[in-house]
Amino acid sequence: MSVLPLDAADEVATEPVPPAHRRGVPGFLRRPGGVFGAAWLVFIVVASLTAPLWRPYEVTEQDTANRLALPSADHWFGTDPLGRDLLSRIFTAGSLPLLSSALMLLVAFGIGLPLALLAAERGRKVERITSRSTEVLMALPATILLLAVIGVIGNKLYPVMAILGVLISAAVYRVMLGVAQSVRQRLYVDAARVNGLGSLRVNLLHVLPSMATVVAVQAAQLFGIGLLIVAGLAFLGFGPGEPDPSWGFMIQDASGHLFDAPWLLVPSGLVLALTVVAANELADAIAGKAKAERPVARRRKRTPVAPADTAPADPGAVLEVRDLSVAVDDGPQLVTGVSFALRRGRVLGLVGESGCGKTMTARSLMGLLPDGVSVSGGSIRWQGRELVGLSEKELTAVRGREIAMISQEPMVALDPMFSIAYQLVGPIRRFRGVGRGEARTIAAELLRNVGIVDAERVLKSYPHQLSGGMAQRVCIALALTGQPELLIADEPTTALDVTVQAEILSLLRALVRDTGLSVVIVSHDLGVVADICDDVAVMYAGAVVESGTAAAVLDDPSHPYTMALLGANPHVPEGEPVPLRLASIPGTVPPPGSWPTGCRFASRCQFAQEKCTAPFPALPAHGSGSVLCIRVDELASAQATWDAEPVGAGTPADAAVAPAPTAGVSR
Ligand SMILES: Nc1ncnc2c1ncn2[C@@H]1O[C@H](COP(=O)(O)OP(=O)(O)OP(=O)(O)O)[C@@H](O)[C@H]1O
Repeated sequence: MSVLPLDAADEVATEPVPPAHRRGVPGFLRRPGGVFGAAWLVFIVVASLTAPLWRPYEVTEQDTANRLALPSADHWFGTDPLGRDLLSRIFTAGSLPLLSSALMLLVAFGIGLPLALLAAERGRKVERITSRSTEVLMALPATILLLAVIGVIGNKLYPVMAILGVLISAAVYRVMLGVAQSVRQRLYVDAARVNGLGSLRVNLLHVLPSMATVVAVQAAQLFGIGLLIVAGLAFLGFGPGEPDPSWGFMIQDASGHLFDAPWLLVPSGLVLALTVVAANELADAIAGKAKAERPVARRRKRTPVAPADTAPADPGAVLEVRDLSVAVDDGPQLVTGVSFALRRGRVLGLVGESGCGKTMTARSLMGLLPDGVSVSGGSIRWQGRELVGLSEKELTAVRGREIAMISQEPMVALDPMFSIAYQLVGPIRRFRGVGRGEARTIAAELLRNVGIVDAERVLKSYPHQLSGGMAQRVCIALALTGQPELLIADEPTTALDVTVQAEILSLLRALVRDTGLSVVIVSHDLGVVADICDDVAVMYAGAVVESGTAAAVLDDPSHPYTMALLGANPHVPEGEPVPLRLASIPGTVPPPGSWPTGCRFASRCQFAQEKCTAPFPALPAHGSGSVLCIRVDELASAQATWDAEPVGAGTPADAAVAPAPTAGVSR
């Protein structure tokens, strides 16, 4: 395979700031609040758990000569009304609120988090069930329930806090569900699924790490709340009984001496307050360091439909799509009657204006449609096998190994949490069954194959350290890890600058030439299509209006929409005169659900007649391809061309530059 030289613009960015987790210091520790919160919590936990080893006095030991004493060398925090050492009692008492709050968190997240992940993954049906169940939990009066439990089991704070954890899990679930749903819509989660990862591993490796910040913030806040609840229960007399120490009871004891010994309230109150504030400061610091949310792409899911009964029309085709329809569940059709075929080693371009259904068509090939959108009819035959109706598990076996995908936003398609090596080695090991060392060698080779000269350095890089072009090369390498035979490229060059675009296109061409890969490329750019495609399917308002070889469609367009698109294309072939004015297409693409009867392009078409708005008859094939226009033969015989719309019609300047009238067909 040829190695393409890198443009300077495509080099690894020179001034990357490695993410905090790489430098060994978590980002929240760069904030004073984070440092204080973490330091105090570590201190209080360690000091409380080890108190029996270092405390100067036993918790019941009384210094009767020194009751209600102020701090001194003997008693650093002073003494209580019975002359007991406050320092020893406060730190000994710490383990109960700290551990029972931790238990509450464990239970709350242990239930809420997996439920949220499950609901986010399984879609609306499961989500409805889990959400309704958690709503029941949320409706229970927590305080009354806790007091009732204490009435039954006594002042046992560990089980009480565990039950509180169950109640709080409903709130945890609700927060985590929103986050999990949003994370699952990110392109790198799709990329992981495309790379054949099962749902458990997608959750563990990609969804959970991206939720870590929110989990940490929530946990820190709930921990502080848990401490206050334990202290409050002990204050009310539902904690450990005398002589065992507890923060809540010590505060209650001190409140009886507010006037004769006000100091008594300070040590226990301060330690409790500092611990709660530390938990909240830590939460704020973690939340503050969280990066701005990345753009959200759409989630994909397929509702199985019965596959159409089809026999291959083109025996040489590796991919044959026939009469494909995609629709919003209980909503409008987004794509209807789409048919095309693709042979091995050829590139098919899906082209059209924004909103014509190109992406929906391409994504349906991999079963990666957005949530709530599904294939509603037709057939997708891949190497003779029907893909429509396959289960998620069966599709997982196809994705990555047979059909892979690259998207238009390479930066979003790579997981920012992991190095390039990590992101390549995992799929390589899974797809090719090799060890870590060999997988790394293959990863470097793949990077070199996609034109990355300095593969070792890129392997060690993180996505934010790569330029857009470099990231797209990595995405292409990632797509090749499973040695697929079909690559779906959704606007692969849209996010790149022109020079890098050309490099990525020539890379794709080289891959097709050298490996026999077939490619479906989605683009609104006719220049890209002309550059790389062998075959073209022009889409308008959810339907293919013209298809055929790129040469036939682009050099001699038959459908008025194709003519209009070409007339509006700013690319001018070499040697041809630059037109005085680009043709424009009046109006906009009608949205799904508002498609007119008959020809969907009629209202914008220069050649439309009344008959164009009548329901379509079945149209015969036109040459080697197809044209969805009932006037196609008339237009061809009249050698019709799409006229440029006069700009500011009627002005002298326009009149001066107006092109000579072109041959047209009377309306
Ligand atoms: N999740 C969704 N739910 C409902 N409708 C959707 C959804 N996603 C896209 N659509 C609609 O489906 C139609 C086709 O969208 P699609 O993304 O396939 O168009 P496209 O031709 O690829 O355009 P673009 O280049 O802008 O992505 C559009 O009208 C769009 O608004």
